Order: sequence, then C-alpha cells, then structure tokens
Amino acid sequence: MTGLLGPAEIRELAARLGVAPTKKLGQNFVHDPNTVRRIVTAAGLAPEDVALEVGPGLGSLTLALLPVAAHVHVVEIDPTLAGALPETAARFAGPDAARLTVHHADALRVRAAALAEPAPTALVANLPYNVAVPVVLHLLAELPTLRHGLVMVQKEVADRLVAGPGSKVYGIPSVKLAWYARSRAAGKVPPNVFWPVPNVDSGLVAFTRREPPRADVAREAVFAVVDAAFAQRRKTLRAALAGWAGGADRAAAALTAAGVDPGARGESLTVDQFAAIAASAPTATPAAQ
Ligand SMILES: C[S@@+](CC[C@H](N)C(=O)[O-])C[C@H]1O[C@@H](n2cnc3c(N)ncnc32)[C@H](O)[C@@H]1O
Repeated sequence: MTGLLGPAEIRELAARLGVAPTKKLGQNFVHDPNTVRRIVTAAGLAPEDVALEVGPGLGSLTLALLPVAAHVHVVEIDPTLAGALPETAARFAGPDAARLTVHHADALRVRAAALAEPAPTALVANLPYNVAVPVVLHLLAELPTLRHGLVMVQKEVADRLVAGPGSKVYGIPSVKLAWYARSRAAGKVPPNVFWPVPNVDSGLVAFTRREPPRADVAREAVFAVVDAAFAQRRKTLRAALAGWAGGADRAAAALTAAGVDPGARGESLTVDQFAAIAASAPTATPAAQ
C-alpha cells in the first residue's frame, strides 16, 4: 500500500504507537493530504534535491517527500516517532523508503557531519512551533549546502520571518534570516488540517539562500549589533548601541561611518546596513552583553 496519511491513518498510527501528542514538543500532526501536497509543491524540489525534514512526526510530510527527492533526511527528537518511521515509510512509500535516513536527534543541536551522506540541499518541514526560528537559523548556519527551503510555522512567526524594514513585525528573526536568505510568504494554513487542532493559524515561508551581505565582517559580529538594536527597539540606534560600542558617542561615530543616521531606529535598517555598522565597529572589544 502506498499513499499519504489521512485522518484514519493518523489515528491508527497514533493509537498503535501509544502517541499522546505533547504541546512541549509542538506535536500537531497534519492529517490532510491536500495540505501536504501543497507544501511539497511550494517547496519546488528538483529531482536532485536532498530534503531535510525536521520533526517528521508520524510521517505525513515525509511520505510526500520520498517520491520527489533524491534522498530524505528526517530529524526527530521523540524516540517513539523516530523509531516508527522506517516501518511507516516501508508500508506507505514502498521502494521509495530506501531513500530515507532517520536521525533521532534534537534539530537545535544536529551537526553537519551527521547529515553528510548525502548533504541536504532543501529544508522542507512542518516545524515544532516553539523552536521554529532557532531551528531554521541553526540549520542555515550549520549546513552551507542548504540552498532553499519551505517551512510551515505559526502565522505570526511567518509574518515576522519575511518582514522587511519599516514593518511593525520586522525584528531579530527577519534580519537574521535575511543574512542567509531571501524569503517570502507562501500561503496560510488553517488549524483544522492538524491533529490535535492548534489554536493558531499557520503560515508557509519559502526561502532561497543568498550570498552574505559582506565578506569582511563575521556573522556573529553582525548579529551582536542586531540583538543590541532590537533589545531596545524604541530607542535611537545611538542609544541602543551604546553598550555595544562602549558609549553613545562611539556608537554615533560607528553609525555615521556606516552611513546610518544615529537618530534612526533598528526597525528601519536593512541587513546590509546592520552589516555595515558591524564593519565600522570601534576597535575596542564590544562591552559584554
Ligand atoms: C508540528 S509537528 C510536525 C509533524 C509532521 N511533520 C506533520 O506535519 O504531521 C513537529 C514535530 O517536531 C518534533 N520536534 C519537536 N522538537 C524537536 C526538536 N528540537 N528536534 C527535532 N524534532 C523536534 C515533534 O516531536 C513533532 O514530531
């Protein structure tokens, strides 16, 4: 038997495994094959793409990825779910199951070496919502081979991830994702496609890796400026970056050298401007944060 998981299959698998979904691990399983097809279509995988799925759960999305990707890595923190996937894949995906590698691991800690054979090129995931942003940022940092992705996250988080300067929801996730990738909203998903039904809408975010804005400044240095700017987002950058620069005057000098108005706020800056500020940092070590 091959196919995707509908409500009957999800219920049957969960009952057989004794799975009681937990909020702590963001366990809301998709039981709607149309949603799964929509995610895979939006992901736009090429036949040579190696997919990485974080949080496969009972396998809803995994089963749709196996026929269209060259290989599928899944990273699942729950030992029961990770342990059951090979059998689910063999049962529902037939010979395509041979292209699945299951990693029982925490996606926040997984290292490139563990996922090297073959190296993932596309992240496609219905992410655990409480750790969605750190997971995406960790994987983009850890896996330079990841070229593009499509993730489902809580709708508000999707809005934040794709926001640009000047938007009310533009903030740390928006700028950090923009360091790695160009992103766009790829649709909204209602709560009723999940079991159990969450009390939030979901959103799809598509991204494609870009060259980092500047080669002459380390990512960590840029992210330190971003963190400082948004920690006090209502203050001017001159004030918000005083701790980072070792004084408001030094902050103003770095901002001016970077071509940024010291009276501006972080919410109006592009990631390229944050990178320019980091590159103009005072030579003294930034104050501890
Ligand atoms: C929203 S569910 C998605 C399940 C499945 N992909 C689906 O669409 O039905 C999130 C999944 O992520 C897993 N998970 C939660 N935290 C994780 C982590 N830090 N690393 C890996 N998997 C995690 C949960 O156990 C759960 O299976």
